[in-house]
Amino acid sequence: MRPMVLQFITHFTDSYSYYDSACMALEGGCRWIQLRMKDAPVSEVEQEALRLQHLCRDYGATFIIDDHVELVKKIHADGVHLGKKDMPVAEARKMLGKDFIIGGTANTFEDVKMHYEAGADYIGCGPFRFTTTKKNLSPILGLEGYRSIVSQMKEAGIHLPIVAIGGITFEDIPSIMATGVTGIALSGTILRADNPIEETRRIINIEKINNK
Ligand SMILES: Cc1ncc(COP(=O)(O)OP(=O)(O)O)c(N)n1
Ligand SMILES: Cc1ncsc1CCOP(=O)(O)O
Ligand SMILES: [Mg+2]
Repeated sequence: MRPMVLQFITHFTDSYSYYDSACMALEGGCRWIQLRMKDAPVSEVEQEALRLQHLCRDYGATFIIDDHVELVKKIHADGVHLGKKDMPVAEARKMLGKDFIIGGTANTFEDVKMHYEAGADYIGCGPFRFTTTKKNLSPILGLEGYRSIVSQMKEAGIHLPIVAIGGITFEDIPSIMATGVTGIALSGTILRADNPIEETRRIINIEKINNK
């Protein structure tokens, strides 16, 4: 699995389609794209996924899909992201085998441990703060939440990439990275920027500094 500094999560807005949103993140240098189309029929997700998969291949980017394990297997996407209400990670691992990436959502250390034991490859950990991009948010973690989860992981000897998510903006990134997480997953802050391509570049550059 390539190191994940920034994962972009697609979002449909008044200005941009799912595809446009991913194009801009890729053009700005992001090399991890997650197709997230809540409430769309799987046939629509498949159409969009096939287009994005080609685009990600052109950019040499990792391409994962939110929720749809069978679709990931069918089209050979790079992986899937699964939350608490989705297929359990262990079941997805049985279906997909070891060559696909499986991410799991965590809000607590116990969630991290469960996904680790079930064979997840990385954790999407959040929300950092309130966001309108996702409904039914879990409790807000803030910086202290990440510090606590990272420290409990160290104590337990659990080594798994942790990607912080939820309401994160450019200004938040240095302090979030300083808690010991591996990377950041973003949607809204890139899409709300005047120039999402430039905003992605700006973010990639601070993350590089923080990862030296
Ligand atoms: C990187 C990353 N982290 C968390 C999530 C949230 O997944 P989930 O809990 O399944 O919620 P939905 O995205 O399905 O609404 C994610 N998608 N990506
Ligand atoms: C999918 C997801 N899971 C927790 S918060 C979130 C949305 C993140 O998007 P944004 O960066 O717009 O808050
Ligand atoms: Mg989900």
